[in-house]
This record gives sequence, structure tokens and C-alpha cells, in this order.
Amino acid sequence: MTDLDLRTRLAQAADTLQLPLSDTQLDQLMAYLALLGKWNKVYNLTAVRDPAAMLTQHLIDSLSLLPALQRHAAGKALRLMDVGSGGGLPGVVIAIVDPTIDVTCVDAVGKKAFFIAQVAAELGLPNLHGEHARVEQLKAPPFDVITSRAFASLADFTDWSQMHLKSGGVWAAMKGQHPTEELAELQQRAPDREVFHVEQLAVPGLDAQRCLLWIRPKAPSPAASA
Ligand SMILES: C[S@@+](CC[C@H](N)C(=O)[O-])C[C@H]1O[C@@H](n2cnc3c(N)ncnc32)[C@H](O)[C@@H]1O
Repeated sequence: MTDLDLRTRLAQAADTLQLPLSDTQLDQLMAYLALLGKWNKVYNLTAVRDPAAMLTQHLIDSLSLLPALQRHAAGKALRLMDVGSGGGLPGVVIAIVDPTIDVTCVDAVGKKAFFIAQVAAELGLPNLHGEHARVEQLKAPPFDVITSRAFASLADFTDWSQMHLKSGGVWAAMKGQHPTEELAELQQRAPDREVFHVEQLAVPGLDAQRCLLWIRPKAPSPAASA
């Protein structure tokens, strides 16, 4: 597949997701794909090597989160943390597609966080930052939204990052199949949190189940706060 074929596939996927992308944004996503391919061996960013597979399984998969995220933002600027971001998925894709979202990609592996900083510099993205830290040890001002993809169980993800959530903030966890067991574990281990919305994500060109779980701290019951 040529670069032009890949770009066409990306543009078609964005159309299907009803995400209006400028030529500059398409160029930035293609440049990010090239950087992932170029630095993968050095930084161990992904097990996927083929550019067409990387495009669908990583970039377009991450793109499928954007309509839901923008609906949540409802036009407001957001501070977002992407936990266990690895090579920047979905964080880098979010930062490219929506400049009103300020994205911090956090990873416990230094070279991955360094790669994010390199992407931000090479693509000219002032709203993208890389942080090298275990999320539970990170020092940072709080975030409106905390995302993750292929990271940890829902209970661990929300436990480890809850001190970073702003009052009124939410978690958005990207998962494959509906994670029934993880949801039961979350309910048992963290009764102070609630899953308030589960939505199916359709990834153009990918025949696989994907869902997005929205989670928030439960409001204290009137009896508890009396
Ligand atoms: C399977 S990778 C997923 C990467 C990316 N989100 C994706 O979808 O391709 C999980 C990442 O989480 C990072 N990680 C594991 N534990 C972490 C922690 N406690 N804090 C921050 N990052 C962590 C790992 O270094 C790894 O890069």
C-alpha cells in the first residue's frame, strides 16, 4: 500500500466517523504514522509492524474515540491525561484532531514519554506533552478527562489515577469486548465510582468489538453527607 493509499483510507475513515479533518491534520496523522514506524524498533512502541495494520488498529481505532470525546467536551477546552499511553494511543491522535484539548501522555517507560515529546516537537503540537512517570506517582495539576487504551483493569486504572481527576472530571476507558468481569471487580473494589455510560465504538475497516466506558466518582448520598 502506498502512502497515498494509506492517506485515502484515513480520510475515508474520518468521513465515516463524521470527523472533519483538515489537510494539515491528515498530514500530521500520516507523519505520526511514519514516526511510529521509524522509531518502533528503538522504542518498542507497538508489536504491529505493517503500516496499513498500524493505521487501522492504532490510528483509526484511536480516532473512533473522538466523536464521543467531543460530545462530552461540548465545545469546552479540556485538560486530558492519557495513562499508559505507550507510543501515544489514543493521546497523540486526540491532540492532533482537537487542538482545544490539552493532552498529557503518561508512561512508566522513559523512552516512550520521550517519543511523545519528540512527536510534539516534530509535528508542532503545543497541546501535546509526554510525562515519564508511573501514574500513581505523577505530580501534575488535575485533569477533566483521564483516558486509557489497552492499559489495566478498570479498577486499577481508576484507583491509580483517581488523585489526578478534577472535581466533576471523568474517566474514559477504551476496551475491546464488553468487560463484564472487570465491571464486577470495579463495583466490588470501588463502590465510590460508577460507570455512567457504555457505548459501542465502530472502527472503520476493523471487524472487532470495541467499547468505551465512561466512569465518574459517585456523588455522596445525602445520608452519607448529613
Ligand atoms: C499495552 S501498553 C498500551 C499502550 C497504548 N495505550 C496503546 O493502546 O497502544 C501499556 C502501557 O502502559 C504503561 N504502564 C504500565 N503501568 C503503568 C503505570 N503504572 N503508569 C504509567 N504507565 C504505565 C506501559 O509502559 C505501556 O507502555
